[in-house]
Amino acid sequence: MLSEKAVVTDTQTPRGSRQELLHRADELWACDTLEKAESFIRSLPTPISLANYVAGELELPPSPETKFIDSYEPKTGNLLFRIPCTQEADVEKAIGHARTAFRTWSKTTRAERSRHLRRISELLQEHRELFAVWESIDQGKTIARARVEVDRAISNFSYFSTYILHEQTAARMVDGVALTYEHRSPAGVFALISPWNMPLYLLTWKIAPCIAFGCTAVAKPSEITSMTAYLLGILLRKAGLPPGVVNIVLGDGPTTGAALVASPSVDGVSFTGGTQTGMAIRLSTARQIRKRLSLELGGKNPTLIFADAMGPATRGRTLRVAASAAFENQGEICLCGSRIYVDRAVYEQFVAEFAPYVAEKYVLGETMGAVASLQHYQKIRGYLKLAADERATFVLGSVPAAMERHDEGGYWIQPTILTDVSKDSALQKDEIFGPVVTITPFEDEEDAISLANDSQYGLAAVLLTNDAARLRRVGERLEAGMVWANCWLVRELGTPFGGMKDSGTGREGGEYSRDVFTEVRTLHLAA
Ligand SMILES: NC(=O)C1=CN([C@@H]2O[C@H](COP(=O)(O)OP(=O)(O)OC[C@H]3O[C@@H](n4cnc5c(N)ncnc54)[C@H](O)[C@@H]3O)[C@@H](O)[C@H]2O)C=CC1
Ligand SMILES: O=C(O)/C=C/C=C(\O)C(=O)O
Repeated sequence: MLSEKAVVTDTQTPRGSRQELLHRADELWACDTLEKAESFIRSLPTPISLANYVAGELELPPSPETKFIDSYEPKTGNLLFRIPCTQEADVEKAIGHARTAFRTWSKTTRAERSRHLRRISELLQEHRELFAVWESIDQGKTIARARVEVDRAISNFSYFSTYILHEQTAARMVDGVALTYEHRSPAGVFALISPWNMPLYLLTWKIAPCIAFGCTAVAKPSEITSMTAYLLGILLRKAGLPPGVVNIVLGDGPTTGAALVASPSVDGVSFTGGTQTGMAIRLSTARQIRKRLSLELGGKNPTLIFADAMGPATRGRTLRVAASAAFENQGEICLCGSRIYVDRAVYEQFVAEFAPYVAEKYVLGETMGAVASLQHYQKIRGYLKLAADERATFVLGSVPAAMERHDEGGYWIQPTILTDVSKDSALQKDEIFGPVVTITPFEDEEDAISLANDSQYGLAAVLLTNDAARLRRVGERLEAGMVWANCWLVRELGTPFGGMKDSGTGREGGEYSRDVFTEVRTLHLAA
């Protein structure tokens, strides 16, 4: 959605020569500390435009009617740079390059693809700080958080570089008559669409398996956070990935994303983002039965705290896990636990200890960043105003100031803890996707499960208790694709990742990603 973004015309963003474009890319690439990046931004007379990466080259989309989108720095509200809003005709050209590359890439050996992925992960490792710096500037997250996410992007490539070397398919004899086995082949050209909350981390979570399994891609990052995708294009070129295997087009959802998803030349879509957008993608592809869809959508995840978890031995862990699940990355992770339910026996104790713990651990500008955009700030503020109107108790935080313009000092929202919120309030139902958590008491185990499952979403859940039998008993009844017990966001990249209910379709990770990116035929061979 573009409501807060000014779309400026081409005449206001001079395209410059190709040489200038490459020169700017080199300048950005050299900014590998926060100081260098900030002084580079300040030195620019007008914001530069980022470029697409198509067929192995950086380029602005050729269509003369291309418009440009302003991109702002969340921590200051300053205009950072512009991105082209790639039009359908140029999206189709990028898809054409991916199709051409597919003919050869799909036939490369696993060892060859593995070498390419390893090289990419090594280069990312070498330029870890460059990517972390720009991610933090562009998205609003802290540099510490950005480093964690670049490390995960590195792992995305290294994990799939080895996975494809070791994967095996089973063969079996059926009735002593036929030898039966699965044969897999790359499924084609994919649209890879990612959101603004963990830009590089989630884009590479799609690109790495896609190319590892022999497919090619046109990737589109969020228009709100395109910087590290642009840098990734430069890195892929340096890594020597054959042209066209990965193409990266910049632009908004309604223009660029919609054209990419709907193109009949695209064989599959892997998407992470909001549930409404997931529905739009389903609708626009409804007549293309053959198109594969892997949709990882929103969440409104419960954290269940049983009384024993607040005992002296595990109280510290309980506070730490519940707080990080609620406030990590400003609460802008689809897996965040934004509905906390606490056993009534320890409810008062938990609320009293949780608020000071969060206030000490999540400090704006130090351990917590700004939210990603003005539009998102306004959305979160809307919910906090609703909380005040509904007479919820603000145990921590308050309704942030109204903000109508970008130049008002950045999009900062305090960690906010609400109690006395009705279970039917939009605050308990909607994905706010910000640093806001509700705390509600439960009476017993049945009540806890029923409150946890009372949601259109089914992505993740956190359980806090020392009772091993309860962990299984409750964990297996929660309507959630991923349940973490006494921990949160512990990830092994082979485990199925994805959600139930309105949180998505399909799973990714290890063999589940293989299912997304390969076509399978079963052969029954009788001699
Ligand atoms: N991982 C998650 O669960 C995420 C959830 N959200 C939720 O969605 C809400 C809205 O955020 P948005 O940035 O608007 O998310 P979004 O779902 O619109 O954006 C995600 C990506 O989809 C693209 N996109 C948008 N419309 C499209 C279309 N019709 N066809 C193809 N691609 C399209 C966007 O350009 C972006 O790259 C957030 O406030 C949050 O609640 C947003 C981002 C991530
Ligand atoms: O893969 C992970 O570890 C985390 C993924 C997070 C999202 O998909 C999200 O926040 O959208």
